[in-house]
Amino acid sequence: MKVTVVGAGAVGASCAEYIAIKNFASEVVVLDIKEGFAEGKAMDLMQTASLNGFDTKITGVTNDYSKTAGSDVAIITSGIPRKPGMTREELIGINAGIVKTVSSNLIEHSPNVILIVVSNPMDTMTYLVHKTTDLPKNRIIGMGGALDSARFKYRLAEALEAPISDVDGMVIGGHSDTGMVPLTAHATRNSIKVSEFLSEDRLAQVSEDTKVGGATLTKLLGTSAWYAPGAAVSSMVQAIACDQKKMFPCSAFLEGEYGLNDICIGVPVLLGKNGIEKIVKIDLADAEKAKMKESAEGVRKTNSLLAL
Ligand SMILES: NC(=O)C1=CN([C@@H]2O[C@H](COP(=O)(O)OP(=O)(O)OC[C@H]3O[C@@H](n4cnc5c(N)ncnc54)[C@H](O)[C@@H]3O)[C@@H](O)[C@H]2O)C=CC1
Ligand SMILES: O=C([O-])CC(=O)C(=O)O
Repeated sequence: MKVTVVGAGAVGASCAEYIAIKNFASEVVVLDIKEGFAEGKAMDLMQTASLNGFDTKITGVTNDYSKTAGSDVAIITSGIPRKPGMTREELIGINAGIVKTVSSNLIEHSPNVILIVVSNPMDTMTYLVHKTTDLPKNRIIGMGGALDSARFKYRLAEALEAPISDVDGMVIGGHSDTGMVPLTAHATRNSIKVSEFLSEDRLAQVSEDTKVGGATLTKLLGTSAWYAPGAAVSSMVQAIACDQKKMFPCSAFLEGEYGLNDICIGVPVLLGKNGIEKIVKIDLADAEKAKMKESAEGVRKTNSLLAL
């Protein structure tokens, strides 16, 4: 399995590191536009190989897409991150142009590639790739829900005073401060609904903390997060590489599922060797359906800013 990571910044390097440490890919190519930057990150990461015990070969290149040829999976992390006080949607002006060029270059050299879009505003960037390339919909996947669900589980464990491994839960909807839909009614501790242990108010707080998870970290760090985003991407790539048919909420192109059409937004999917193998339909409560509808309206508003 050959994986390309475009963008050798904070998130791109974290993706490359976790993919290598998990040791399922033979090769990771990191590409950046900044002269020598990807080469430096790749060399630094390779010098952890004997310490961390992996055999994945990581190489870095400056904007040379011929080195990415034959990639099975490519991850797009190129673009600017937000600063404290900004929304993800404000990044569209610069990132749309970058994502459009990068996806077209990747596909030119790897026509069978599965693309994972990370750059923000992620649902809109995923939609942009759908609209501007010929890739089938199962091979264009937006990463947001896997990360948001990990943050949801972190906040649930905190509220429950439980180990995170006791907790399960999922976040669907748009990857934005207001658009995420944490499925609190479905979340469990050891198969028991968390509502048995937590008050409605505490659950509402968990939900709110989850939704502003990225903004909270951006305020603390001065730029957005990278460890959990890299870990989330690496788990998705592993599910594809090892044909796991594992369920993650991902931004997928919808044609009627969840009552939505012509939009990329977070829904549960099964990831395997073909990318999105299936969009999983679950019964939502009326309140969750209403939140999903509102979330879709927010994503559509951002999509309307694209010059398509
Ligand atoms: N979907 C998600 O859950 C998450 C999305 N993000 C997004 O990921 C993106 C990257 O974030 P960071 O890594 O923190 O930013 P960063 O600034 O550390 O890295 C971005 C890298 O992209 C490179 N780049 C810019 N234009 C390029 C081009 N045309 N070709 C190749 N490389 C190019 C830059 O040189 C830089 O090294 C941001 O848009 C951020 O908002 C970040 C975290 C989670
Ligand atoms: O918050 C941001 O801008 C980056 C991101 O998408 C996240 O960490 O969830």
